[in-house]
Amino acid sequence: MLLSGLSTLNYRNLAPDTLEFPAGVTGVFGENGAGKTNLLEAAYLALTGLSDVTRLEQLVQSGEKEAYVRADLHQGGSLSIQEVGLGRGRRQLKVDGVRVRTGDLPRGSAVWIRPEDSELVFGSPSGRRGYLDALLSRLSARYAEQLSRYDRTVSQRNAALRAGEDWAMHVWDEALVKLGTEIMLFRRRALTRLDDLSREANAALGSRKTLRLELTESTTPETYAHDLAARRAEELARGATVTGPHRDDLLLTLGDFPANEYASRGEGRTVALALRRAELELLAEKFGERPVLLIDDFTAELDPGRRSFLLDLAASVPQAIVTGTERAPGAALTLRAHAGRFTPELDMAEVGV
Ligand SMILES: Nc1ncnc2c1ncn2[C@@H]1O[C@H](COP(=O)(O)OP(=O)(O)OP(=O)(O)O)[C@@H](O)[C@H]1O
Repeated sequence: MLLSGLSTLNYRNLAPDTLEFPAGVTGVFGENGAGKTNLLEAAYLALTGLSDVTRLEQLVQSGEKEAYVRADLHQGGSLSIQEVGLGRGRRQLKVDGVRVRTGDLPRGSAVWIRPEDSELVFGSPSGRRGYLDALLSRLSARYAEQLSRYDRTVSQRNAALRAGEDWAMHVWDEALVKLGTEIMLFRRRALTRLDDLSREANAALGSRKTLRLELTESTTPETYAHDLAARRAEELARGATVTGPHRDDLLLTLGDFPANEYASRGEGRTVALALRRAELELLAEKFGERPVLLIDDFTAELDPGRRSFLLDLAASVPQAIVTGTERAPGAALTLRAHAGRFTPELDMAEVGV
């Protein structure tokens, strides 16, 4: 995949502009607050339609009502124009001028690596579940659909529990078991490959401890209906569904211990990078093309092994955009970021200085 152009209008602190990106590595460097992360965030949004902000308004430049990003994406030998319009609480997506839904955008188009990925290891189970669900939703439109149906069913069932509607529970349970079982089975299948790829990546990062990925499940496909019935009284008392894949965790074991409790900060960072590389490999396997790689702040990576892993990874894909407070070595294009603007820097060797 290649992102040949990115246009932004009223996006966070970015000045309205259209940037062209070559194949290979584009390095974006500049001072803190220059807009480097915002550029990658805009690229990720335009490529995938995805954003993890809690309110879409955050993406709109303060003082403005609407924002717009556009990606010119080359995949499978053809060019498509992907546009995202953002307004108060809504996002509108178009591909080649036609309105589409998020799931209709190419699902393997980008992977974004950020310093805050360590939260995947040390943060809450919901963050790890979010990583898994986001990845599986990109691998399978069916998974995305069933997951959102399942989440809606949990909310509706919770409302019925709070209203004490014991008589209606068998209807909700039936829907929940059907959707939840499909989700659990899909997760189990995908985890086998994700586990292999993450372990390989963790070893490639120089870790001497073996990484293992497992699901900790609050129930199983075989026992779901029974487990729901067994906890009915407790769920009615709490007014919440406590059994099902929305309560599962992705257990990361490093060596003999859970990484979230025992890993050092550096080991945790290595595990997070391994998870992202596994994501990249899985998407490439599924869609037959390597995603555009967005690496935010490679200079935050102080460990030389992890830093060169990041730069090698950037060099291994058809295209990567790598930000930092220093220039990324070996870049095909270097952009200097300042106050939301990005200016090409001449290669001093090329101009004979
Ligand atoms: N909606 C918005 N409107 C205007 N400015 C915004 C908006 N959202 C964020 N900003 C500003 O964008 C600026 C740039 O942020 P960004 O995170 O992209 O910087 P950065 O270059 O990645 O910096 P660092 O090197 O510290 O990570 C911040 O100063 C922030 O206040």
